[in-house]
Amino acid sequence: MSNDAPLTEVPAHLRTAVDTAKQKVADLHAELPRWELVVWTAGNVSERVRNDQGEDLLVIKPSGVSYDDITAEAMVVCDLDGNLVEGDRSPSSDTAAHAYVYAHMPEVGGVVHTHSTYATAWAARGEEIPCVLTMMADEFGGPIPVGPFAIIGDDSIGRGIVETLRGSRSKAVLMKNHGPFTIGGDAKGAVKAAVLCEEVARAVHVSRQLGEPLPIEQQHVDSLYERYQNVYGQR
Ligand SMILES: O=C(CO)[C@@H](O)[C@H](O)COP(=O)(O)O
Repeated sequence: MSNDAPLTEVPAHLRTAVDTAKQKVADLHAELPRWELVVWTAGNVSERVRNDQGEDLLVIKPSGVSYDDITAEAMVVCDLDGNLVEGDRSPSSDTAAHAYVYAHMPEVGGVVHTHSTYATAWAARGEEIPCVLTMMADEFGGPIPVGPFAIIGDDSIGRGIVETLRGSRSKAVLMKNHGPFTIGGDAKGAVKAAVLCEEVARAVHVSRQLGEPLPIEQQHVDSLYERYQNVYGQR
């Protein structure tokens, strides 16, 4: 956390990067209803803007704004203490959580929070999603863990996300009685993790209606994860 006075405007050398992030994060919010991860306004996406001349910033949606009305111009910019730096609307009510993750996990470039149905159902039970699908090994490198119950309004949710994911390969955490938070190298990676988190939550739930899903041996989880993270797709 910075000891300097909070920024009151975006530094000139970050203007282009912030504007690019605003457009990207605005566009990515359309993915939340597209993949049926949200109802109403119950989800948010942010991206870190790295600053080699001081504290990083984050770009996030304004609180309670319909996804139909989310534009690059509507996005707000905050510092990693959650203070508003630019924007004429209140930032997401989860800004403190996003900011805490960025402040304590420097490798994270994007954060997403949703209340997607199946992942949230697992969160309501406080049970981790076991690694019984190759897609889980690919994207999460193991089970999707559960984070502690935490009330919105301070950094307790962010603290719970960090204490759960730090040292884990998982890009998703099911905050108990609340819902999933996901991380990524950028906002698109965090959105992808949110989409796949909901997919495996649903598939494993359906599997359990048929019987007990079969675990994957750790050696196979490790090899699947390494392949997917380092070989899969276009390089
Ligand atoms: O879980 C909550 C509220 O309890 C939030 O995640 C909202 O569902 C989304 O809030 P905004 O981003 O619109 O402020």
